[in-house]
Amino acid sequence: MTDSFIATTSLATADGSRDLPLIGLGTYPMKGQECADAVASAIGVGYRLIDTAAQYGNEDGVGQGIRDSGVDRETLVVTSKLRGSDHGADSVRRGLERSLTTLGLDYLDLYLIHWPNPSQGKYVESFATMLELQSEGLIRSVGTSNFVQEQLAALYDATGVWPAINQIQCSPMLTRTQLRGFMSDRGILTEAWGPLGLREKLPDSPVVQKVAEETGRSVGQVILRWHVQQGIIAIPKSGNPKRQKENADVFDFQLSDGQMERLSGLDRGEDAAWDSRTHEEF
Ligand SMILES: NC(=O)C1=CN([C@@H]2O[C@H](COP(=O)(O)OP(=O)(O)OC[C@H]3O[C@@H](n4cnc5c(N)ncnc54)[C@H](OP(=O)(O)O)[C@@H]3O)[C@@H](O)[C@H]2O)C=CC1
Ligand SMILES: O=C1CO[C@H](CO)[C@@H](O)[C@@H]1O
Repeated sequence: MTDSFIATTSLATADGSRDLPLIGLGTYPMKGQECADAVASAIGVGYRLIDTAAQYGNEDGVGQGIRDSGVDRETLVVTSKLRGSDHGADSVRRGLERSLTTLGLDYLDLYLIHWPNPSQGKYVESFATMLELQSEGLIRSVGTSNFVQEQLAALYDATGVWPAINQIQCSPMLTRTQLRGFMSDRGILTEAWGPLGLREKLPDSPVVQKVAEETGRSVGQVILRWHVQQGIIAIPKSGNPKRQKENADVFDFQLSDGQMERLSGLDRGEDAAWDSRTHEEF
């Protein structure tokens, strides 16, 4: 991944580690040609990390965009996610094979359990099966999404393995400080969904707007810089090539400690985030 200007961190794989870009492309809710065009354009700008999910119904568009981009597939980190309806030892393999076929790929770089769905009681066996699929070479790194402390610990207790990464709702208004601390102590990377905080109207915050004015950068760039400066991987979605470029262009400036603190001071607390002990998706 030397042909992109996007800085990287280190992601655990079955046989060691590899570079993982700190900015990737989110693809929900784009579909079909719109999604293919967005993926091809993002790769053209320099993105090498692409986030999709079986649940999004856009893995065909993502695969098309990858082929249209003309880059070597080996240089990409393609992420997909196991949907709730595919939890369970028998279903995980089928779910992965369906995703690979739809994407037109023969392996996934990163496969996440999309939501733990505790009422199904199958996320531990799903994780164990994903580790088997990793040893077969069908997945390079295994991770989770929306898991909280006790759910992560249940995976480790059963398998002796922590997920390489946990994709969670995170932004200056949802800092997830305790969960991130737990993860970082165990070598689990944080990846942020909803990184721009639009649901929380973060871009309207006077604090964010003031920091944008102070740095001469856009509100989006300030928010994304808050993520990457702490080693959080962010996957902003944009179908617009200009905003895709803007969102990736956050590696040539720094926020001061004071600016970082003012942004983190916007946190609304853990209760404001979607709670995977009660929220389930299929
Ligand atoms: N694991 C999970 O449970 C979840 C995962 N995700 C993943 O995370 C990705 C990102 O999360 P998402 O919820 O989409 O939130 P984002 O924070 O990425 O916000 C996306 C929205 O912001 C707009 N936007 C993008 N860049 C800018 C900019 N620079 N300035 C102003 N507006 C901008 C986009 O519009 P436009 O396209 O017009 O630029 C779009 O409407 C998803 O696409 C998906 O891949 C999301 C939710 C849950
Ligand atoms: O991954 C996802 C994309 O965003 C949706 C909400 O907007 C989520 O429900 C879903 O889990």
